Amino acid sequence: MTTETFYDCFTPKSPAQWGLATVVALICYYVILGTYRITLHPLARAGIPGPKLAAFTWLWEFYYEVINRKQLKPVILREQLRHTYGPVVRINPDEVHIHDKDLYLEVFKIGSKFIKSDRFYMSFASDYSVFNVSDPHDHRNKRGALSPLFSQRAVFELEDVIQGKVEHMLRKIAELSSAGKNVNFHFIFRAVTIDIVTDFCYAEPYNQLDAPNFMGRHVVALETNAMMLPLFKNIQWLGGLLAALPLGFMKLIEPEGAGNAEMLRAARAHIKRLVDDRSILLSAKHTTVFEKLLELFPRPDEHTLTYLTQEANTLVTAGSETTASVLEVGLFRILQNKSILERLFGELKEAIPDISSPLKYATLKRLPYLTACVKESLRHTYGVLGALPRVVPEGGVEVQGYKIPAGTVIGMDSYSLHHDESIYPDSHAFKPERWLSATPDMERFLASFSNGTRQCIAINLAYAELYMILGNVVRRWELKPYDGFSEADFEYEDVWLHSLAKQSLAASCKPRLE
Ligand code: HEM
Repeated sequence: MTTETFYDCFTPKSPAQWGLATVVALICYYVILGTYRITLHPLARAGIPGPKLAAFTWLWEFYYEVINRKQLKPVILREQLRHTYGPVVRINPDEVHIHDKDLYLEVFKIGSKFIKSDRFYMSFASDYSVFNVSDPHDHRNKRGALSPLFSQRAVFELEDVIQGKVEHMLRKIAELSSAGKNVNFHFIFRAVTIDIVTDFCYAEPYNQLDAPNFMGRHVVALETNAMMLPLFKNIQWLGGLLAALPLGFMKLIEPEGAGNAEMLRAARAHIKRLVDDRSILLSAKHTTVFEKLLELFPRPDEHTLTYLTQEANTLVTAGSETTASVLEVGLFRILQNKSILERLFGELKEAIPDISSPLKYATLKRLPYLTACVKESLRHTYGVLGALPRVVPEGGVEVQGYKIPAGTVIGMDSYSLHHDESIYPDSHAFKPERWLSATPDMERFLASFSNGTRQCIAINLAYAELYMILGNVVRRWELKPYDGFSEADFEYEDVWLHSLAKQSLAASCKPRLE
């Protein structure tokens, strides 16, 4: 056989043969790549244990996080892997999941060198926002500009805004109560938290409390977006692509609402209007985020407008679903246990004997049992369920006898800390009492807001909302969960965020007379 005829045999001659050749070449490529990952990859050489298939291909994680997550929650899967392989587990070709309290304190400290992983954070399609940027210098500048707005003092000055929205919510509850209808707390808590944060951002709330059944388009978009997070996390460019597509097309794919794309569009339109007409911001009785940001960027160019849009969207999404989840889970855990409810109501009544007087944040903040209920609710909702991925800095890190090389992504989650029985005994039980004699470790490892340089910027605002909303609802209303309320109502979905599966937590509300 001549050389020419030899090559001839291997040259595809028709489109079908070209197709087959491409498939074979791709399979060979992935087999070679996978073999490298489980043999010569730095994590293989470091001897990090874990399922071989997880190290071989990203599809393993995709399967568990996107396809199978309802059957086995990713957070529970990680617990199972920990029991099988130990506290350091390779969960995909490039990432190691770790449960180690000392390392947690190192990674999530002020000035930590472990920066956010771009690969993961780009999935939110808001690369420039303070939440998503990884570069420490960029982050410092952006956070520095926003931080004064979220200080303890600033939040006290914002109390009237929160109080106004809480009263709006109470009026809505009263309307439903006098019509003999139950109140769906899943949606009303989302509506009130969105209204607070949008009033704070733009001086113009989205008024989701006035929407039918509290399911305005922003509430729905927020929920849709939450459900899409596992897909976006695994196909990181998808969120950005969908956000760029025409909204009408998006709605064909997702009729309920276009999630993040819709929220980004709304934020952009809002900011453009504020750029053209500052009078709304200037006439507000309270400080707003955009009054400050537009002082820094009075005539934003296209790029700055994109940054501002992403910042607004991040504040609205990060600031509503999280707070609402804590309130929802907390309130119904309290209602589930009569003695907790009576003790909390008793404390509130003693502190605010006149039911018609407003519940001041400064008063509520000092109440030990309400504080205990808020902290236990935070512990039970975890902040976010998913791991917070960080990149190992130069020099690598040693943990539990393994040397993890620089550049590796490591993830740690609050779930494993919040259910560490040596810190929180009987950890699955809702026991506010445990916080009345809290140990230093209980405070240190309550990780719902994360810790260190990338801790939640709005921790003061979030606490104010939690105290004021929970305090007002329990002080003013006698609540009875809907018929059929059971433990099954607390079944949640792990979509990186903690999201209750049923969205049906409703209660009848009777006004308290004293
Ligand atoms: C109970 C309510 C809240 C919880 C549990 C919570 C939880 C968290 C967590 C765990 C992080 C770190 C995320 C990560 O590292 O990837 C975070 C960051 C952040 N949160 Fe919150 N959050 C809450 C309320 C809010 C509110 C009300 C806002 C805004 C109005 C907000 C805005 C942000 C921002 C901007 C960041 C990024 C901070 C940075 O990287 O410097 N959060 N939050």
